[in-house]
Amino acid sequence: MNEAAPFSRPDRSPERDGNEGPPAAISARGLRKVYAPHSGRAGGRRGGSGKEALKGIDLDVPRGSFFGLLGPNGAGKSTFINILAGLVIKTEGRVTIWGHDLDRDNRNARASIGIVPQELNIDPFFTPEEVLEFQAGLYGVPQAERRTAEILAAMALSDKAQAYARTLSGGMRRRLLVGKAMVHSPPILVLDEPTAGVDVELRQQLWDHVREMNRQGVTIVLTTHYLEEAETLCDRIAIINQGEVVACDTTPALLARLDRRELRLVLADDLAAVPAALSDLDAALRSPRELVIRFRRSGAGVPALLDRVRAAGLEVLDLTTEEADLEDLFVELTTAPKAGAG
Ligand SMILES: Nc1ncnc2c1ncn2[C@@H]1O[C@H](COP(=O)(O)OP(=O)(O)OP(=O)(O)O)[C@@H](O)[C@H]1O
Repeated sequence: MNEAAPFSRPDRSPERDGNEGPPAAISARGLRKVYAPHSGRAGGRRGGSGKEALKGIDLDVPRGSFFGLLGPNGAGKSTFINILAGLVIKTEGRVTIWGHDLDRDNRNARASIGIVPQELNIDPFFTPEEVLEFQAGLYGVPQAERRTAEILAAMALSDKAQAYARTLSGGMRRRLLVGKAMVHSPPILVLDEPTAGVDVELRQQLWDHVREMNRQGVTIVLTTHYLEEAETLCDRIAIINQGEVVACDTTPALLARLDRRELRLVLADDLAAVPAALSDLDAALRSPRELVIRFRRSGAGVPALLDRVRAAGLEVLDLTTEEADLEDLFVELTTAPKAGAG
């Protein structure tokens, strides 16, 4: 059942280009989207100038990468994906998909990307086989080039080929949607929040499949709220907030920023302000007797900091330290001004 048969490499796959695709699988420059004031989303603002969901973002997804697009609710992730999918019309800016300009060469741009939507909407009376065949027809894939059985096997759905979609579990439907996005063998696969509502075991299976595709050269873009998911899967992560890219780096470089720790000191006496002698530190009073110092693990250690605190004339009654995690970085990047995020 879970034989993760890899996709074979048909003519229409990335290597069709002799591995010489563009350096950026997806490239956006100055991409802006303003939704009209009455464009329908619940809670959409009335009157005024509309909602600016993307504020002129620049983003490159390197060819062959496993790219994570992270952001809180309403950050603009779906808007970005929907522009790629042709479901939302951008207001301004330029997008290329596999080197094809979305405006000037829409057909090739669209043919270069497969998108797995957030919603599990599959016609309940279609079988997986029919779903894939229908999609292949939609993309004009000739009969001789269709890979329905192969895709079903790769998605561990061979034994469900003839079952009504309504009888499939959530995880199976999700895999069917991944298969559906791959019928035209696009070199880029985008997964929009693919693991929402998928249980842990099936999530793992899904990732095994997607990883295998990535190993074979398919560029993967994943949007998620789950930081750990992005951390384990993605080699590059962009963090988007309120329509802006607030960080974009390799996963190790982003993780290196987690070099932060926090030292919390309970003091014997009340303080009105952080002593001038400690003003070069990233220190703040959380209450008159609670001093918090943020520091880099790779820099001065706790003993050196304690020496500084004592030298400033403070008596310490108790102390605790806390490690930062990706969640902290995320909060920091999405609440602080962009500059100085390192
Ligand atoms: N059709 C629409 N009309 C008006 N505003 C919209 C529309 N679609 C999205 N928005 C607004 O644009 C902003 C970005 O929304 P978007 O769905 O792209 O965010 P997201 O990062 O995908 O969030 P989520 O993780 O919740 O899917 C939000 O403020 C949202 O309310």
